[in-house]
Amino acid sequence: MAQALLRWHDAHQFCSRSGQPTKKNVSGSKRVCPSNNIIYYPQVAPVVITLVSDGTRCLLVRQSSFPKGMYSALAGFCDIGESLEETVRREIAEEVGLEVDRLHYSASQHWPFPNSTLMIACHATVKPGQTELQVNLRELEAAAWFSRDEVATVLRRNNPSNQQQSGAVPFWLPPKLAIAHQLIKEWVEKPTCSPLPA
Ligand SMILES: NC(=O)C1=CN([C@@H]2O[C@H](COP(=O)(O)OP(=O)(O)OC[C@H]3O[C@@H](n4cnc5c(N)ncnc54)[C@H](O)[C@@H]3O)[C@@H](O)[C@H]2O)C=CC1
Repeated sequence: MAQALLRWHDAHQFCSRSGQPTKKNVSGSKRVCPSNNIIYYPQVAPVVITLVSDGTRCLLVRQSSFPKGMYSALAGFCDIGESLEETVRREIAEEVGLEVDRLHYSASQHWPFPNSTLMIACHATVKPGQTELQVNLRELEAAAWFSRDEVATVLRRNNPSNQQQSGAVPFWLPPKLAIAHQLIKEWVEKPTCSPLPA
């Protein structure tokens, strides 16, 4: 959090209107341009992260930039003018070609890597029978459905010491501090979780 704020200050040293140096206030909550009094506040970009399920399986994806073997839920930045629900529907359609049937909010998290984002975590379902994936290979390296048992096994072994004891696992999940991990764990632990119509 502190590092994210320091990075924002470092990247906003000059006023975009006057080109003059901006000044940080005492608490570090904003910067002001002395020549025109424009105030700059630290920015947080909203990102939705969604775990899609077809009722019995969940969809996990990987990008080529992920550490080797790691799969996660689908994430995407909100575009200007979109509601969170619209972002979820657009991202899922764009990245894996699925239509969201039901959607519900789970939790949120500030994520400072590489810049400040507000992660908004949701569960979504698609209709059974409408689960065929059209993976957008410009955005994703892979996407696949996994059963609750498969994900539960990987979650149990999802730390390096357990992996050494129990041999290789087919894939692994984000660490506990990431909201993606909490979202996946919630799905595994709450099989009755039933999202509302979006
Ligand atoms: N805490 C968690 O559990 C997780 C956090 N994340 C975070 O969510 C964010 C988004 O994830 P991905 O889409 O996978 O990231 P990404 O970094 O692959 O971004 C995708 C694309 O969005 C565009 N973009 C970058 N910054 C933007 C902004 N401020 N507004 C609009 N578009 C922007 C860029 O064209 C970029 O190529 C990343 O910051 C990532 O670190 C992602 C997954 C899990």
